[in-house]
Amino acid sequence: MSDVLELVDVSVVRDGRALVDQVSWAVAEGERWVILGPNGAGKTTLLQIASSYLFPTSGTAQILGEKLGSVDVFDLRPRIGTAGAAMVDKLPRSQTVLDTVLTAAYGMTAHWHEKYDTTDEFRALLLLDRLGMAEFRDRRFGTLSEGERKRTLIARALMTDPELLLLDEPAAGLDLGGREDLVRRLGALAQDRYAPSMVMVTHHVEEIAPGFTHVLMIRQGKVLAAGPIDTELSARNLSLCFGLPLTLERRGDRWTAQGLPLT
Ligand SMILES: Nc1ncnc2c1ncn2[C@@H]1O[C@H](COP(=O)(O)OP(=O)(O)OP(=O)(O)O)[C@@H](O)[C@H]1O
Repeated sequence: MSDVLELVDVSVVRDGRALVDQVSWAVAEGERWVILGPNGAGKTTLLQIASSYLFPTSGTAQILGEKLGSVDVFDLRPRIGTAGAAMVDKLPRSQTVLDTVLTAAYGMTAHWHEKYDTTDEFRALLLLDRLGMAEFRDRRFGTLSEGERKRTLIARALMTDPELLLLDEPAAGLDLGGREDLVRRLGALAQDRYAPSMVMVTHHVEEIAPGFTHVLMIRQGKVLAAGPIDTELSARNLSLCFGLPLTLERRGDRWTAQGLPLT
């Protein structure tokens, strides 16, 4: 299996502080990774590198076999699907849901004068259907609820048939039903062998969908644990990561964590 992502000794330094501190991490084709870590740990900064929007201050980053700094990122970016809160501000609120997904085919955020063929439209509708959004195709993006918006963004991220899918807190802000619906859909995607390699940032083990295979835990920019979920996602590692004693329970293929009561 070849690596879709390979970071070697990567640091990102701002104002003399390492936001990401000598991180070495590799994602092989077909793997589904969860990045866990407390607020400010550097999770989004890592995803920005993985999406080629941020270059490391030191170290090397290879994405889909191409070294950052020696590749034209405009060739690389269509091969990477990204869905996160940062994208929401870039998308016109008055655009329909269908166009919001369709415009991704050309690396755009809004309709200009480009022509889409029926194959593009068919694919956009198929993806909306997969995310449970087909009936919203003609709704204005700006009128969607948080959960509907999140599902539209994932459909959009899949539009270019990317080799790597990056999800930044896809379940943040969703109610219990919305979270469970999304986890089910992400689970179906994670267990689809034709789906791209995936990296999902989250704060909560409850949001880890069945089918995710690996976990990267970071704290203060440093890697605390990295490897298969079955061995690395433990109460000990989670407690070290979030800085307080936690219990961790696995029921089937879902996880829950709790803080220990104060004594
Ligand atoms: N351009 C910047 N200049 C200085 N500090 C920055 C810059 N961008 C991010 N930071 C800081 O880097 C740290 C890591 O930020 P990052 O957004 O990667 O964390 P995160 O793990 O995604 O956090 P959260 O869970 O809160 O979203 C934070 O302390 C943040 O304030």
